[in-house]
Amino acid sequence: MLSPILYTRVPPSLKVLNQLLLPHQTIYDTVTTIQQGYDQIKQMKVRGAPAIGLVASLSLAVDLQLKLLNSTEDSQVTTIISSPIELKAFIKKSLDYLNTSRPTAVNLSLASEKLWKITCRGLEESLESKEIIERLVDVAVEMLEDDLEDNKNIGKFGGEFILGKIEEDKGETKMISVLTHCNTGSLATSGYGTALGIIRYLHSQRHLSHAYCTETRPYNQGSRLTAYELLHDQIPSTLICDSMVSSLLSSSVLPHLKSCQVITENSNKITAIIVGADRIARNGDTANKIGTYQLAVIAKHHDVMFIVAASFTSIDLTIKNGKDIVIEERSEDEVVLVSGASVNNGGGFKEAEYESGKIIISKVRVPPTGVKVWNPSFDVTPARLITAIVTEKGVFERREGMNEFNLEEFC
Ligand SMILES: CSC[C@@H](O)[C@@H](O)C(=O)COP(=O)(O)O
Repeated sequence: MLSPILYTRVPPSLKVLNQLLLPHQTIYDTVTTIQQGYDQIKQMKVRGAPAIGLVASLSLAVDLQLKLLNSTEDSQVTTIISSPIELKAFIKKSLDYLNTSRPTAVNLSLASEKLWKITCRGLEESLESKEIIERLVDVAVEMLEDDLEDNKNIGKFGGEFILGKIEEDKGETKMISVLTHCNTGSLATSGYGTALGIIRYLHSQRHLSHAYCTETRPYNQGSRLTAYELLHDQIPSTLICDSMVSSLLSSSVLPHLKSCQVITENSNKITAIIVGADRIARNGDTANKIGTYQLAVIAKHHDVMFIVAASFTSIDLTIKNGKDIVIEERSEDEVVLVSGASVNNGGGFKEAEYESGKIIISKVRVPPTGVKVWNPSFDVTPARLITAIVTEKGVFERREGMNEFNLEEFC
């Protein structure tokens, strides 16, 4: 499994996989300050709702740990470290700043709320700065470890739920095909993944015939990251463009089965579309990567299950419905420029050069300059199009005939 975040407590060290270079280069950036943590998130070197919350927390942790170690060398740092009041003010400023890096995912604000509460409690208990920092580090590390555990549970609950909904294949093992969008795998989390965690589980239990992933324009998290993760982990998969989903769902023979002699009924249809979530409102409306909503509409038309997989904390009970979710709009560059790798030989792509790392990652412009562009990074899928929301606490299935979930009753 790929690891997007490498953290060690002693000596304090945080390394973040630069996802902008994937799948062509595997380079970890060292993060020692809050500013660097912010930049990693803002520039989408790390992305995915859980991963950005974790990098924000760990960048604060490592920044404070290093301040503690170097407190005698810099007078400003000495002030922060020697006075818990100054430390509190510094943490407040840092968390507010980190929070502005990406607004839609709830994970970031939740993580910072948690760290803020620990800080305030530390002051109430008259702890020294060193002790407050130790507690913050404990919490940041705990979040990293819990996320992995939660993802494994999401994978199991979601996988079993889907399998439980389908008929036996005349005594054969159930083999199913699914489709996913964006990247919700190890790269978007501390490891394993949410929606991709379900796919991983199905594969590990030998119930996965095939996983299809969409390119996920404009930023291609599907073709750059999910396709790479699935290949890396040897999960049978095929990449399609976002515009091919309806054709896939109405195919008489799914592409991966075209040369097969024996085709079972379950493997030859898309049983479920499985996606992640950045924020889920109280009624189940779900903000996720742009394009998710249209997949849900297509799923409904084809009578395919539409599953949302996310950690329980992605449910934001303070938000009544999707209308209140702030949707991040990003630079038009993400739409007009396409990023990819080439080799500097003026000709084709030579595998040897590629493998030796002699590649250039560059961007090319597709549409004419001057064209108007709109780039919302997320959309909101109405609850009525969602079959079930899977979290580490279990599966919330939308009741027959109901247009909404009442997620409050599970909390
Ligand atoms: C497990 S991650 C769920 C979502 O965060 C994911 O599907 C997604 O939308 C990621 O978006 P990104 O803009 O790449 O951060």
